[in-house]
Amino acid sequence: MNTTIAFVGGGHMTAALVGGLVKTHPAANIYIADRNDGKRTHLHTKFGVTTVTAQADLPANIDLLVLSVKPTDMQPVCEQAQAATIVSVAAGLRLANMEQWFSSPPTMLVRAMPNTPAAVGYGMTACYARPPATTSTLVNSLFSAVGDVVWTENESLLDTITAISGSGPAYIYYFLEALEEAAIVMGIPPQMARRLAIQTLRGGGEMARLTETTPAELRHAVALKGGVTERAINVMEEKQLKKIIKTAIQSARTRAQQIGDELQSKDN
Ligand SMILES: NC(=O)C1=CN([C@@H]2O[C@H](COP(=O)(O)OP(=O)(O)OC[C@H]3O[C@@H](n4cnc5c(N)ncnc54)[C@H](OP(=O)(O)O)[C@@H]3O)[C@@H](O)[C@H]2O)C=CC1
Ligand SMILES: O=C(O)[C@@H]1CCC=N1
Repeated sequence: MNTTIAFVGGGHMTAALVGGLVKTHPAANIYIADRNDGKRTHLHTKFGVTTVTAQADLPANIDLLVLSVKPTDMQPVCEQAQAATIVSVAAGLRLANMEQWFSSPPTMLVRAMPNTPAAVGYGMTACYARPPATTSTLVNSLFSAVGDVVWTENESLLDTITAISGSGPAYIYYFLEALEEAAIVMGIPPQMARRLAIQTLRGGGEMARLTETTPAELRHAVALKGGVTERAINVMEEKQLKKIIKTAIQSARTRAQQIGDELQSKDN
């Protein structure tokens, strides 16, 4: 991509996107506005991108503006935003809401839900565009440079997707913590415990991706009847771990919807 991209907000999500992006995109064409000195210094030192304190200091001729501040910080950012193509990565915030805040409305407005593994090129991003049912090649190339991209014509699905793949890395890390802690408690040295846990998760994910076999079939191929793994799965089933995970994800989805409702009611 030889386009000029600017980010407002230089936090976790921007750092992840930029970290993935600089592998293929010239750092000289990436600008980040963040109000924290420490974050600006970190981003500039680590990735070689240009950082500025205020949104108003971003160059005027950017091709793509990514708004990456907390949903509750979005209104003043939208009021100042100026670019033909604007992407919001804010959880819950609906485009109809944002549209009321622009003093200079973009030609193409996209709501995206990326995730932090974008930092290592394994991101997953879902996008919804206004006007509805359109897609943006520019936005698609941004997110496909850092992983996989899907487009939906149904904005409300983005709240569910937020709870699945937006939040999903945190669930994976939580499981990783549990695997590692179990190993350590049972006497495995910490460094080895981490290595066993990470490579197992990586291998399981990669195998699920590369084969036509369903996750349930892959599980049955490991959990042999009367064997070792079956004991662990039985405990998980007894404790209804799947149900707990589904309830947790529904609760995350509800929070995304609530954020959207709260920002909408503030506007009416
Ligand atoms: N973290 C994640 O895994 C994901 C996050 N998202 C979304 O991405 C967005 C950003 O999240 P994340 O990066 O985690 O949040 P962070 O809080 O880490 O980063 C936001 C940054 O923007 C700064 N900021 C806010 N307003 C302005 C402004 N007007 N001008 C300059 N800087 C500003 C904040 O400063 P200060 O700290 O002083 O407020 C902060 O440094 C959120 O809307 C979130 O919903 C989406 C997918 C995944
Ligand atoms: O937890 C959050 O609000 C953000 C959105 C998805 C992942 N992190």
